[in-house]
Amino acid sequence: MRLIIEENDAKAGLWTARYIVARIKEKAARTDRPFVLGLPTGSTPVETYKELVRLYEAGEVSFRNVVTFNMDEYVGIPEDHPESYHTFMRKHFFDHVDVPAANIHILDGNAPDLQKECEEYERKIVAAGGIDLFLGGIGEDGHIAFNEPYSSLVSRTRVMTLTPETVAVNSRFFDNDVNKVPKQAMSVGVATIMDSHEVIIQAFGHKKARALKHGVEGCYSHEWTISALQVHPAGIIVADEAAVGELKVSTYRYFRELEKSERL
Ligand SMILES: N[C@@H]1[C@@H](O)[C@H](O)[C@@H](COP(=O)(O)O)O[C@@H]1O
Repeated sequence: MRLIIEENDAKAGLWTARYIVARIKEKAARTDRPFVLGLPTGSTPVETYKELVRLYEAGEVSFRNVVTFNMDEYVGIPEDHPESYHTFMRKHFFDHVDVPAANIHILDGNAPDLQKECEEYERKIVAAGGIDLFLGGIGEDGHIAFNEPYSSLVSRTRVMTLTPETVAVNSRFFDNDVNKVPKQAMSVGVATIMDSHEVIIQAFGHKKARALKHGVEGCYSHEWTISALQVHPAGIIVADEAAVGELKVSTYRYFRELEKSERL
């Protein structure tokens, strides 16, 4: 695992966007096959999307040959609801870049058969050749996508019941009213994310520090689903200084030194 520590979320967003662009270009240089990108929502990736849009507008990258799969979506709210993940993605990314509509995949939280929708999603990922790079964030309880604590670490795309903690945290997007927050979501599984060739998880702010500590220093455990990254061959955590605030000094120094030597 690599742990990239940047001064703040804006710099971490730049690092991540540039890494993604480099990967897209690298694949384009060796094959015509599309780059398959897994994408998150939330406040965490906003800076990364901003930089990806900026790099696109500057002519540094095209998303024409990029296929995307979003991690999750709420169940039962209209697709055009201001807080749906469909709306989020249009607003922050898809409306501003050249990714073809046919290449975009987001789970349908209103599908007549949710289970079938989940199974088809997994099939579509396989048909696309698997995910090259999955970008994600973490919840304060260490969840990745909507894989709440005690989710199976070999889980696949499915319907999840959100914990009261996640409902409370996400109520900030629903007029601070927990009753307005959907209680279920569809989410790629931990194994769906871990099957990707590369995984980048971003964590910003002190509210993520406990989750990050468990993810980096804790045991591989379904209690903190972020810990699954420990067994991924190419996992990267991109954090700001606040999010690494609970790590041991020795852990912090080790990862810092490691990055210095990687750059040599
Ligand atoms: N399902 C999403 C996660 O994918 C996201 O990582 C998390 C953190 O959100 P934020 O980035 O706003 O802190 O929120 C939700 O629960």
